Amino acid sequence: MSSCQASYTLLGFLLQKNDSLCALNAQFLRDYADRLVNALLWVSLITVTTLLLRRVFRLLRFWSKGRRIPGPPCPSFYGHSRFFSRTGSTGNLNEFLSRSHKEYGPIVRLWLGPTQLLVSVKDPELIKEMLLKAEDKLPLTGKAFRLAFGPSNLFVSSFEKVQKRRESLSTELNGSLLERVHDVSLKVANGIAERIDSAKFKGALDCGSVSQHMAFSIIGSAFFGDAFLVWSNAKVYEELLMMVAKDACFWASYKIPPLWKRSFWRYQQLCAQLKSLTRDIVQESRQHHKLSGSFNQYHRNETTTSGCMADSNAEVLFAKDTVASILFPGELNDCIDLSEESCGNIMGMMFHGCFTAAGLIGSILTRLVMHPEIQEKIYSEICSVCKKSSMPDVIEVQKMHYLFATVYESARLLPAGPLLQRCSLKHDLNLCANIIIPAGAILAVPTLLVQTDGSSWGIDASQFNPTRFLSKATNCSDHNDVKPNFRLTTSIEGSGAYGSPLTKCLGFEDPNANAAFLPFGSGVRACIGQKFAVTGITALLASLLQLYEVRLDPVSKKDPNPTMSDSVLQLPPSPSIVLVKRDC
Ligand code: HEM
Repeated sequence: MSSCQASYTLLGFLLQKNDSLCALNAQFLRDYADRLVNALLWVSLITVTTLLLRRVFRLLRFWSKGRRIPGPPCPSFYGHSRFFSRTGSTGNLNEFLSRSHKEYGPIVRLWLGPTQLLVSVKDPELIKEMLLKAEDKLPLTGKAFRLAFGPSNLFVSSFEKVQKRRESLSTELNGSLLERVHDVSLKVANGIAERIDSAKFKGALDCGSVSQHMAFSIIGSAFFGDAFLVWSNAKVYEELLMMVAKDACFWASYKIPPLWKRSFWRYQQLCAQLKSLTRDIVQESRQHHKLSGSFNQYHRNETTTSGCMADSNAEVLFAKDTVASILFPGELNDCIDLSEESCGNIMGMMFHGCFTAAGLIGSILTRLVMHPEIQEKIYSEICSVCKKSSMPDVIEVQKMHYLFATVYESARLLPAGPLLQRCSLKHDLNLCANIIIPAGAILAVPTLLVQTDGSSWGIDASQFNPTRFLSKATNCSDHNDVKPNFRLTTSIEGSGAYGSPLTKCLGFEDPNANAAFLPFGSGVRACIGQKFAVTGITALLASLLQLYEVRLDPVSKKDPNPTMSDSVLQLPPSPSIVLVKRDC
């Protein structure tokens, strides 16, 4: 190709051999490179400036909107966050919020740093409105779940992403899983009774560990069937799940994953082990159901301390498929494995369900040992409702209003966490009090404060008094006069038999009717496992308390005030309890 021919393209022009043109070419190249670099620099500068300006503009808007919300003045550049990090006990946190609410009203803002705003809402009606409008969870919560359990479409912050899965899961939790949970709880109670009688559980037991074991067994066997009860790795799974969940928030707090830290890689290994165990139990459960003989064998061998066997209907109920197949139909068969997302959902639910249910069972047992007179009333109720020789069936448990009231009262006095947290990621939130909460602010409800507030609960707000949930018609203050004044509307087959006694029965006050009752949250992201958890826990307690009296180990301290450890409210120290067999 001649130089003339080549020169009409840039490449051709640059390839020309002519000496005089060489200098020209070099000059041209330099100019070209200069202009290109300049153009790129300008574009980057404009982009960065625009982004910065947008960020500054958003921050200014955020600050100006935040400043309009009443609250204590900012003590330093870091806001109140230093105060919170020093606040080791719930007492201080609650006291601080309580004082702030008294001084500034039902909505109080606190700066946790220059870009983090926490808005605490205390008035029940405003809380109700806020929990309906603020649809998202904190991004850190979603990140922690993702880090620990992998991708999920249940435990993520954006409501858009969870809405569909929430609906389908809610149908299952309040349908087929709810039908299972009563029988599952009786089996768990049987297992515990057997262990006590075989001296495996002799002497004092740590209330926290026993409660965790009970919660784990109920939820594990409701999800995975009998395979879970005979699974050799159940204990390892329980420990690993709690270990992985405990550190999730810490690792999630890093903006970028700390790949340079060995401990992070060790944590990742634990997460991988947990995932592999989850897949194992799903497959085992599948196999177990296929070999129904093994189920029947286990079921038949199962004798109880009271000499009774669980209802034979249980076999039919248990023969249903595993939670994986129920929740993710078509996804699980012999060759197809669970998707990452389904696996994440199962682990997330196992963690959340076990953790919260364990807290509630622990709280109930602690209250019962501290209030033996209440335990006696519950026992009288069980005896009056249930035949002595058999374990309580679904309908009998539904009649135990005083026991249900005890479960709800324990939940009221010990919510799962000190703050119920939400946020609105995209839009500002307009509360009816003409207060605008900027998008991205952390919205918090101080649950313990709201649930023990005298204006909502009366002068005995901080006292343990289950009768507050009973109307006069069924108030069991006199345990000899337990007359379950109630109307059974449905048969055991229908889900109505499992419906909340609160709505189905006369004389029972529905705790959820009180906007200040928030152990299960409220609004668009409220807990969808409430009925399932309460039904399971009540059935478990009914069958255990029928056989045993729970006593406080004499060396344990009586301290009814909750403290906070790892952002969790606890009754400290977890008391030692003794299960003493009742005379039949
Ligand atoms: C005593 C037991 C339980 C307690 C105290 C409890 C409490 C809560 C609370 C406070 C929330 C957050 C609500 C909010 O932000 O408004 C929640 C959410 C949730 N709960 Fe529970 N829960 C319990 C048991 C369960 C169980 C057994 C399951 C399922 C097996 C379950 C499934 C869920 C799910 C899926 C969410 C997330 C909803 C969402 O993010 O949209 N819960 N629970």
